[in-house]
Amino acid sequence: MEEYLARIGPADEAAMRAATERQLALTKPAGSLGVLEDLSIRVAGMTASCPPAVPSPAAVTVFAADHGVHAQGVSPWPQEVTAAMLANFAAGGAAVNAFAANNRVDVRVVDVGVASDVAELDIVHAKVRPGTRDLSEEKALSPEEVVAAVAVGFELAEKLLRDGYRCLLTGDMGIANTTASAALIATFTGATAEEVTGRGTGIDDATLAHKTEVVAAALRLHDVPASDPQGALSAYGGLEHAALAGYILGAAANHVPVILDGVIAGAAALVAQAFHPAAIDYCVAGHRSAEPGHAIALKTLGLQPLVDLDLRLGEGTGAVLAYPILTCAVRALAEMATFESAGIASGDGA
Ligand SMILES: O=C(O)c1ccc[n+]([C@@H]2O[C@H](COP(=O)([O-])O)[C@@H](O)[C@H]2O)c1
Ligand SMILES: Cc1cc2nc[nH]c2cc1C
Repeated sequence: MEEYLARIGPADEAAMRAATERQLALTKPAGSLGVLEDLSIRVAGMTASCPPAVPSPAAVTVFAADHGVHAQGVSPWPQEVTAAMLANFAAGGAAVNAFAANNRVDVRVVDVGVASDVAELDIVHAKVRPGTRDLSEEKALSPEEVVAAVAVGFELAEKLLRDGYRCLLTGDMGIANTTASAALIATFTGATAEEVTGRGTGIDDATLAHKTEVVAAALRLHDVPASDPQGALSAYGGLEHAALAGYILGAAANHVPVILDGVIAGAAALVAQAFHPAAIDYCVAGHRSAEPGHAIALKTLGLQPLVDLDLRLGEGTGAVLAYPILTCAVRALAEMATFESAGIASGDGA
């Protein structure tokens, strides 16, 4: 862990200053590209270059794992759906595959802890253990399992960057993982179980009340302080959250943007932030999920979501949807004419 964290530093101030100045020189009224201007300035800072190269090609990595807390009846779906969806991703039949094809994003699928045997699938096999232990009864993961799962994400980010990818997107698949996400978000934001627990894949009022009590009891049982990311991953899991935190740290260590998907990514980003606050300099919030804990997580992360369309699917769909917004923002900064180069009077509005 120390080795990973030592490689992370804040975004480059000089590149951000140069990008801020360049935005003012481009052929448009100052500020007229709104949030896209800030986004392009942030990418200049991440990549320490102005103008930055368009962050392409991009890969979305779907980290998949199962959760022992599923036994408490917190999700309407059987655990086997995690493995079944892995086969669907591998066959190209999931929503993330359709979005990724549309937006020219490559899909990678990683088994970091699926309960059943998926050895026959053409995916990345990095199973740390077959699902977590039940977080409502004991620690979900041992300290060694946490480090192993974080390493899966960090090493995979590095491999993708060696392969030439210049933008990483997060994805996840794991029945019951909104329960672990709620516990992590409560830990790092100080919000209550009631505030962060949601309907996940779609539970009724009675199940929501039960799920909220499971999260509240787990928070009382483990009582992890916000300063202890490793302890929080050990208490609550999941293996995909740990791998996603490592993936985010890997993007940050290599100065490339990472687009976050929904509530699971938000929880993992809070873990990454607790490991190293500067990791968030490299994060872009792709969208805001309908799951209530996500908005709370984004507030603590200080990130503004690019898209807000009531998505609550996961898989990386919200991140892939936001990817062209990021490339447009960078393309505008890099490719637009300046008032000077176009011979246009800049006027008082520039
Ligand atoms: O990305 C989100 O914000 C999101 C919100 C609700 C559900 N999900 C997905 O649904 C699964 C977890 O839901 P649940 O109800 O089983 O905890 C998991 O596979 C997630 O990818 C994802
Ligand atoms: C069908 C299905 C697809 C998913 N994709 C991400 N999480 C999911 C959960 C379910 C249940």
